[in-house]
Amino acid sequence: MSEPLLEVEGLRKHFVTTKGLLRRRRVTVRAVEDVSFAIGAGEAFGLVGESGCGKSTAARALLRLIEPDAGGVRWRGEDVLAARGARLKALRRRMQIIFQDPYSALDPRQRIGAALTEPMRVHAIASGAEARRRAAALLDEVGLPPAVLDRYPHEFSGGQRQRIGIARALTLEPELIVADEPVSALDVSVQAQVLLLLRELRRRRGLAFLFVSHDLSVVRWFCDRVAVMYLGRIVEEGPAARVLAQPLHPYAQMLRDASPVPDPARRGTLPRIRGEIPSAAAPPPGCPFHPRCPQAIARCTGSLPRWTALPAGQGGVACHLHG
Ligand SMILES: Nc1ncnc2c1ncn2[C@@H]1O[C@H](COP(=O)(O)OP(=O)(O)OP(=O)(O)O)[C@@H](O)[C@H]1O
Repeated sequence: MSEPLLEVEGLRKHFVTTKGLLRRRRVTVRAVEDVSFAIGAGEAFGLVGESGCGKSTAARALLRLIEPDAGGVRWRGEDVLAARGARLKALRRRMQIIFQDPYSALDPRQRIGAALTEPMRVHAIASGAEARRRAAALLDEVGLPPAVLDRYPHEFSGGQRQRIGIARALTLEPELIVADEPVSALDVSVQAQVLLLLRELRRRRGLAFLFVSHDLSVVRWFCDRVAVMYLGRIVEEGPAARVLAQPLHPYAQMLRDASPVPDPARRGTLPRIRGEIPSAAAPPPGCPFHPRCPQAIARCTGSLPRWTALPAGQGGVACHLHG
């Protein structure tokens, strides 16, 4: 990789919640424990794992939509977590997010035109007729007509709303898009269209992506590199082709085996995902995956596996079997 666009080092985010009848018992949810990765300019990097493993929290913390507890985030070498005021505003422009549910990201009382031109005005990129002209051009880029500008979010289908969400993310001409499960709320027939649009935008604009998904087959199709996350930690990382073809971590193997395959002969014979992800409020000791791991050995219960780099740009893995 050339100089990385985004570097994340040892990111951590815990939530303190209360439990019990009287809500007196304090519980710490270790949503993101220790996450590190880097994304190069124009690169698509996938973050995969089951629901609850901390993907969204990691994505939001690095964008500072929520403040991380520890770790470092650098944008072209600049410290994102230390940025304040105008610097933070400028950095935010470079990184934009697309949400799973675009409806929640759009104000129901605001016309699409206002939703698209407001960020341009706030960031002093364009206003008035020029901002509206740019908004119409963005809609065209995502396959929607200019008449959309005068309508409200509820008038659109899920797929159309996601296209509007994508247009909105592009208003500030970012270099990196954080796509948090961008198609999982959509009908299967619409998912492919939105994925194709994202891939086309990536090609045309040279965009980098952090693509967050529980679906390994989507990530394989979209991403150059992928990191597999389990209970707040990355357990394996590497080129998408390698991780998908030869996953080393037993959890990555399990996700791969459970992901849909185009080969009809293998359909229906897939082993189901074994067990459930434990609560992030009480992660198991040692390797957090050991209670579900079919290959666990004695060491796995006692100590957290160290990160082991693989040769020749093949990524790395945190597993006692490969230490
Ligand atoms: N605001 C919050 N307060 C308390 N706990 C939270 C909060 N946000 C997330 N969590 C918890 O943190 C853990 C990680 O959640 P997160 O949403 O990041 O996972 P995820 O892998 O993105 O899953 P999903 O795809 O279901 O969103 C979960 O146990 C979740 O319940």
